[in-house]
Amino acid sequence: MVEELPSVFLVGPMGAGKTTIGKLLAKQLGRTFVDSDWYIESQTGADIAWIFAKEGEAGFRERETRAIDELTQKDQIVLATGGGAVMCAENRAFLHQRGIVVYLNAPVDVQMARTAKDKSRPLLQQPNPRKILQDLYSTRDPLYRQVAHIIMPTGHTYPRHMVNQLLQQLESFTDSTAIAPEDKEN
Ligand SMILES: Nc1ncnc2c1ncn2[C@@H]1O[C@H](COP(=O)(O)OP(=O)(O)OP(=O)(O)O)[C@@H](O)[C@H]1O
Ligand SMILES: O=C(O)C1=C[C@@H](O)[C@@H](O)[C@H](O)C1
Ligand SMILES: [Mg+2]
Repeated sequence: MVEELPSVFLVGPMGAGKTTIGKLLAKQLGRTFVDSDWYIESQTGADIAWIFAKEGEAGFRERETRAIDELTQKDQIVLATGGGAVMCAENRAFLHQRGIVVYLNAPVDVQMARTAKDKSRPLLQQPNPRKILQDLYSTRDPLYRQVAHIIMPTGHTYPRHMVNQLLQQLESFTDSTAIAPEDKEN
């Protein structure tokens, strides 16, 4: 029963589609959508590129941990997290313990194609963004897997189709973790 579904937290690399899928999923579920990157920007009054330039990545990560702690305590939201949120063990614990974590897994080629034109991601403003994406994927893929309850490949599937697949998975996930009828009576 999706009405009983706890908050859903989307994790995965840049360009996996967390913001795109998260918005559509929230609409389907009639829930509030929050994007941790946008939330950090609104709390700071500056965009991510500015935060990285003025405070370095470390400053951004501190803001991110505060945001993830706050947002994972909200009931029944859909949260798209920043691609690097899983690097911090505290964030991983907040995510895994407070909701259903979905890893949107896209291959590096797809990440590359989807992020190429957008200059808003400071980590990719380098001469060789493919190498950066590859290195980040090697480090982070095990962490996304560690924190996830559900893993979904996103490479070549339309966003609407992905959301339908995800809704089915979420439904069977809640059914399988629901309390068995005999336990309910005791
Ligand atoms: N399933 C999909 N099929 C085709 N294009 C997609 C799909 N999902 C996302 N996109 C496109 O890829 C781009 C990046 O998607 P999006 O911003 O949702 O990624 P993200 O995971 O939120 O990245 P970031 O971690 O940098 O915030 C967007 O232009 C979006 O329209
Ligand atoms: O992968 C990352 O480390 C990042 C991803 C984006 O969502 C932003 O959180 C920021 O650009 C850093
Ligand atoms: Mg995003």
